[in-house]
Amino acid sequence: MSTATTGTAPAPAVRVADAAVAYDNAAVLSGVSLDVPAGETVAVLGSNGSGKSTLMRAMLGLVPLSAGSVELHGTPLHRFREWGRIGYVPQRLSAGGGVPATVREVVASGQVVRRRRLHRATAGERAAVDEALAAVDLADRARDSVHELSGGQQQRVLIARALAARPDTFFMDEPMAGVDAASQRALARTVTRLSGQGATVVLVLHELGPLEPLIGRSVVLSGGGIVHDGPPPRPEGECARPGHEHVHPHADPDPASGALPDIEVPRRD
Ligand SMILES: Nc1ncnc2c1ncn2[C@@H]1O[C@H](COP(=O)(O)OP(=O)(O)OP(=O)(O)O)[C@@H](O)[C@H]1O
Repeated sequence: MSTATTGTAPAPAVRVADAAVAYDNAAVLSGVSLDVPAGETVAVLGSNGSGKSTLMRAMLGLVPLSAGSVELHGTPLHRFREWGRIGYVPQRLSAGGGVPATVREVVASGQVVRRRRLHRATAGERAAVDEALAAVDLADRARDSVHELSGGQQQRVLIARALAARPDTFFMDEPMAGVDAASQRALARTVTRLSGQGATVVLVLHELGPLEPLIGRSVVLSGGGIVHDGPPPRPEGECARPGHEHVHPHADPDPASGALPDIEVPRRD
C-alpha cells in the first residue's frame, strides 16, 4: 500500500483546499479547506442543508468542485486510482430498481473495486464478507433480500459492504440515521476497532451519540464554510439535559477564535 509523502511527513488521507461546490449556480460550499491526517477519526457536523453530504461527496469526486482541489492520500482526485483503499457508506440504500439482491450479494459487491477482473470470490474474499456481516450482526440474514430488511438493517448492510473490501479510509454519511440503539452501539464498536487498526474515518453526523468517545475532532459547517474545527463542542448545563438535541460550541476557551453560531441538530428517530 503506497502513501505519497511530502518530505518526511506522510500525506494526509484527505486534503481539501479552498474548495467550492455549487448546484445550479447556487453556492453550497466555498473556501473550504481541511486536512484529515491518516489514522484520524473526524466528525463533520452542521444543520440540515449545511452541505455535510456535499462536502463528503466532493471528497470522493461524486460532485464536481467549482473551485479548489481535493487530494486523497497525496494524489489529486482526478489521478487517484487506489479506490480499493476507500470505503464509502452513502446516506441510504438506493432503490436499485427493485433488482432482487440478497444481503450477502450487496455486501460482496463492495469487493468489486478490489478485483482486477470478474472472477469467483476467493476463500479470503468470502471470509471478509462473513466477517463484515458478523460485524454488523447480520450473519443470519445473509440469504434474505435486502428489500425485506428494515431501514436500520439496510444501513448496516451498507456499512458491511464498505467493510468487506477491507479499505483503510472510510467515508460514512450519517451511518447512525435510522439505526436502532443496539445497532448504533455495534457500529460504534466497529468504528472503534477500525480506528484502533489505524483506519482513517470521516463521518457525517447529526449528533455524536455513541460515537462521542471516539471523536477527538469535529468540523462544523454553516453558511457554506467551516465555522469550527477542533474538539467537539460539549453540551453543558441546561443543554446537557436529556432531550436537548442540538450541538453548539458553548463557552469558547479561546476568545481569539471568535463567536460561533448555534448549530441546531434535529432529532432523527
Ligand atoms: N443534487 C443536488 N442538486 C441541487 N441541490 C442540491 C443537491 N444536493 C444537495 N443540494 C442542496 O445543497 C444544500 C446542501 O445539501 P447537503 O445534502 O450537502 O446538506 P447536509 O448538510 O448533508 O444536509 P442533511 O443534514 O439534511 O443531510 C441543500 O440546500 C440541498 O438542498
